[in-house]
Amino acid sequence: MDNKISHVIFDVDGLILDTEKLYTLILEEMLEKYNKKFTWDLKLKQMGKQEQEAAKVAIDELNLPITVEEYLKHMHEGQSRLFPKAELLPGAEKLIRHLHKHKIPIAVATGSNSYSYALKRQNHGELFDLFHHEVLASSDPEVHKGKPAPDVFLVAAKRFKNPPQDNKQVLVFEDAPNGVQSALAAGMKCVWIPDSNVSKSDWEQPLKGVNLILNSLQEFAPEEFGLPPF
Ligand SMILES: O=c1[nH]cc([C@@H]2O[C@H](COP(=O)(O)O)[C@@H](O)[C@H]2O)c(=O)[nH]1
Ligand SMILES: [Mg+2]
Repeated sequence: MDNKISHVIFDVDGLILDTEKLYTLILEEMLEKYNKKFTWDLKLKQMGKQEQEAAKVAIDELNLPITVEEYLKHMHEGQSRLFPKAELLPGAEKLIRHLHKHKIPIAVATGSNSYSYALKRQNHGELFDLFHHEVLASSDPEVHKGKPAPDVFLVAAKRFKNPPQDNKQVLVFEDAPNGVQSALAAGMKCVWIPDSNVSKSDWEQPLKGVNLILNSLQEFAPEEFGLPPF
C-alpha cells in the first residue's frame, strides 16, 4: 500500500464531537410519545445520512404516524437544547491541531445541515476554524446524495486550495458504516472508529477495504500513513 497521505478529511458526529448520543436521546424522547423503541439497527441506517433521508428511514422502519417535516421539527427542538453542549471526543483536538500545525490540508465532510452544524460547533469555533473548509451534505447544493454515496467526500476533496492529485492520497476518519462506505467509494483511504455498540464482525464484509480500525482517535499514529509523527 502506498501510505503517503497528502490531505485529511474528518467526519464530525461520533468522530470529533460526541453528538451521536445526543441524536439518540432526542429520538428516544420522540419515540416514547408513539410507544416505539429505539434500536441500534435503525441508528446505523441513519448515521451519516442527509437529515431528510435519516428522517424517512426512521418513519418507515418504525411506522411513525408523522411527516418528515414533523420529525425534523422535533429533532431541531431537541438539538437546539442539547447540541450547544456537545463535547469533543478523546484524541480529536490533539490530532486536528497537530495536522494544522504541520500544514497538512484538513477539511470536514458531514451529513449535517447548516442549522444543526452551527449549534454543534458553537462552543468549539476556534478549533473548527482550523479546517480549510467544511462541507455539509444536507445543505450543500453540490452534494446530491448523502453518505454512503461518495459525493460529500468528492466535493470536500476538490475544495482544497491545492486539491489532491489522487484520492488515494486522502485519508478519511469516520465512525459510521455509511461514512466508511462513502469514503471508500470516493477512492480514499479510511480509518474507522466504530461506536462500541457496533459489532465489527457484522461489518467486516460490507466494509472490506477499510484501512484501519481503531477504538479511539487517541490510538492513531500519523506516521503509519506517511504523516508527521506526534
Ligand atoms: O442518530 C442519528 N445519527 C445521525 C443522523 C444523521 O447523520 C448525520 C451525521 O453524520 P456525520 O457523522 O456524517 O456527520 C446527522 O447530521 C444526521 O443527518 C441521524 O439522523 N440520526
Ligand atoms: Mg459520524
